[in-house]
Amino acid sequence: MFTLKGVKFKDIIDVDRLDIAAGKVTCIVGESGSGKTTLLKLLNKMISCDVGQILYHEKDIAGIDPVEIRRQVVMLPQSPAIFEGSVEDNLLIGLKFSGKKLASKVELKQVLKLVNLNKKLDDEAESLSGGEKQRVALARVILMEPEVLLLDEPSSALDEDTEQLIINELVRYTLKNEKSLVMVTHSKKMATDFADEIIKIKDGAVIDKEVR
Ligand SMILES: Nc1ncnc2c1ncn2[C@@H]1O[C@H](COP(=O)(O)OP(=O)(O)OP(=O)(O)O)[C@@H](O)[C@H]1O
Repeated sequence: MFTLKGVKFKDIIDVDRLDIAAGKVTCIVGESGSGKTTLLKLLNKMISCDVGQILYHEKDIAGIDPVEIRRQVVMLPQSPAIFEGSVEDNLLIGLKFSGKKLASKVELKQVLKLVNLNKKLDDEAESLSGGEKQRVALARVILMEPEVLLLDEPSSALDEDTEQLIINELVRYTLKNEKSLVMVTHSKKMATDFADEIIKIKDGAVIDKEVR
């Protein structure tokens, strides 16, 4: 799905060659500051590499409209934005922005279940806890049904049990719907429990790729 060839970004990323397969769960691990978030941002063209090529389904993303690629490759940042308004408003905002068909209330309730969030659609989003807000943001990106979901530390605000539960659901959902999940994580347990492939980054370079 993604192939990186000789990709450099500032002095942060320097990747000779990297393949990220479709239909799989890929975990990116590495020390703080090693370039994991930067690598994710390169994949959906939030930033562009200075040198090299990033291919998405064999097409150089340099030639793909950023809006178009972000419809298919959606990133959930480490600290996602929550907007004033209800949980429902916050769930629908991604679909609205990308011009996609809005979800029904039944679908919205289903996705809240998927992320294990027991809140009402008309609850005020800003009064939720940090972990609850993170789950609303996760539900928001799931609703967009992207082909590739990029998650940056999805579980940083969650307790271990909730994390396990949600990622488990998410992995099941991803594989069932033939989507791909690329996830940055600090958690060795998450990577060993869920990843098909583990990419290890150090100083912006890929130092190991484990296919499991
Ligand atoms: N646009 C930018 N311009 C200059 N430096 C940047 C930019 N983005 C990130 N950096 C720097 O690049 C390095 C890698 O940052 P990045 O956020 O990719 O690391 P990370 O591996 O995701 O870290 P963490 O695990 O702490 O989130 C850091 O030193 C950061 O300060």
